[in-house]
Amino acid sequence: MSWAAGTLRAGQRVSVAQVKLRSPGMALWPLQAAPIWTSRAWWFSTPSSNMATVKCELLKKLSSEEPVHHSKVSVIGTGSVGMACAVSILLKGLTDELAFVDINEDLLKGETMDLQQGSLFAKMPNIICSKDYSVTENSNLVIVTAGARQAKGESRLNLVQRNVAIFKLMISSIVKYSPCCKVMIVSNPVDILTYVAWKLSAFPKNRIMGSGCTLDTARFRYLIGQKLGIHSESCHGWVLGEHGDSSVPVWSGVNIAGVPLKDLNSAIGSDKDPEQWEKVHKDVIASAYQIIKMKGYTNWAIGLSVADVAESILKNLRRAHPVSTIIKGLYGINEEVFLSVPCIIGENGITDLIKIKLTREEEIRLKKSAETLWAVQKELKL
Ligand SMILES: NC(=O)C1=CN([C@@H]2O[C@H](COP(=O)(O)OP(=O)(O)OC[C@H]3O[C@@H](n4cnc5c(N)ncnc54)[C@H](O)[C@@H]3O)[C@@H](O)[C@H]2O)C=CC1
Ligand SMILES: CC(=O)C(=O)O
Repeated sequence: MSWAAGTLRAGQRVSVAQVKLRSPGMALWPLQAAPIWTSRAWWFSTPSSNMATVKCELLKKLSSEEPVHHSKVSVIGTGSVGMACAVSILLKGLTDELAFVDINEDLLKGETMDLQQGSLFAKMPNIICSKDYSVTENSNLVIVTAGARQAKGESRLNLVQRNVAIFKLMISSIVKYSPCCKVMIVSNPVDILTYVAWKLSAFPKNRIMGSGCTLDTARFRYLIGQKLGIHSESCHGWVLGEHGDSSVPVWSGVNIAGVPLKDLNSAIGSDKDPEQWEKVHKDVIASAYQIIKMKGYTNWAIGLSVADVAESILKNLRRAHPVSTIIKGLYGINEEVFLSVPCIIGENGITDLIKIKLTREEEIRLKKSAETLWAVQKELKL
């Protein structure tokens, strides 16, 4: 079919190569698959030179357009978490091209079309999708949310075997098409899968991170805020270590407007605390289990947390985030485990770790998390 000769029917499939060849002056239609699938025939319909159309009558071509992408983001996995990440990123206006990959083709196309049709309200860039990873080519940031999720009452660590198998195929494809990208792992168990992705990708450690305790920290700050009647943005504090069950709340650093809560209650966070602030952290840990019991999954708070880190990368903000990174050499940990510590994040990914001062008890808890993760990791066959 010649580019000038006619129109694609809705639902017709063409290859990426065909479209690139046939439409030299046009950006690729956002809903592509390999082969490309389109629901909108008009986008492709370009008239032959002697055929008058509204488009020809309306527009005079001044220059040919090749797509230029500065901040392409790809999301692998269009389930509840992937779509929450995507919407949060779109509403912040962080990207000029968003690509989706999923093995469930109906879900992939359905979510893509649905989001595309909201373009009017989100000043949306190109949104494209395919089962084939070529759609992710030249991403600046790839967010991985694909894989199994916890059933009611199931632990995150229980997912490891199923998700490692998925990662073996997925990571090589991401690297093939975006060898210079930053990768953020969200799939669980996130700390172990970030290690797996680091090993499989052979990426430098600055370009691979796990969403880690960004969610736990957001929950912690929200719940402190609820207790004090102050917005979480003004409640400063960090949850570090493993995302989830063995996470470590750093009570020594919790402050409001620079006032450490420990100065007001020296037992804060301990079992001797008459106010029982430790319950805030217990509730952080219980949150995922509670929400999964009620709605089957968690997605909104993680989507917003991921978008916050993505903003630091895509705008080179150099803000501190509690993401999962290789922690070997810190706090007496000698194994290649990934745990969350405050990291400075910008366009090169993680550039620095903050050497946060932990109490003896906090350090012991962090080491225990590292031992738990290493016990699982050392059995993995990658
Ligand atoms: N790190 C964190 O703080 C959080 C992590 N999660 C984790 O995120 C992951 C995703 O959760 P949901 O979106 O709720 O699950 P979901 O089941 O809704 O979505 C997962 C998607 O991955 C796709 N998928 C499976 N294998 C694939 C493959 N080989 N290639 C491409 N796509 C594939 C599935 O088709 C599905 O659409 C889970 O592992 C979950 O535990 C969830 C919430 C918070
Ligand atoms: C599912 C999960 O990891 C969370 O909501 O914390």
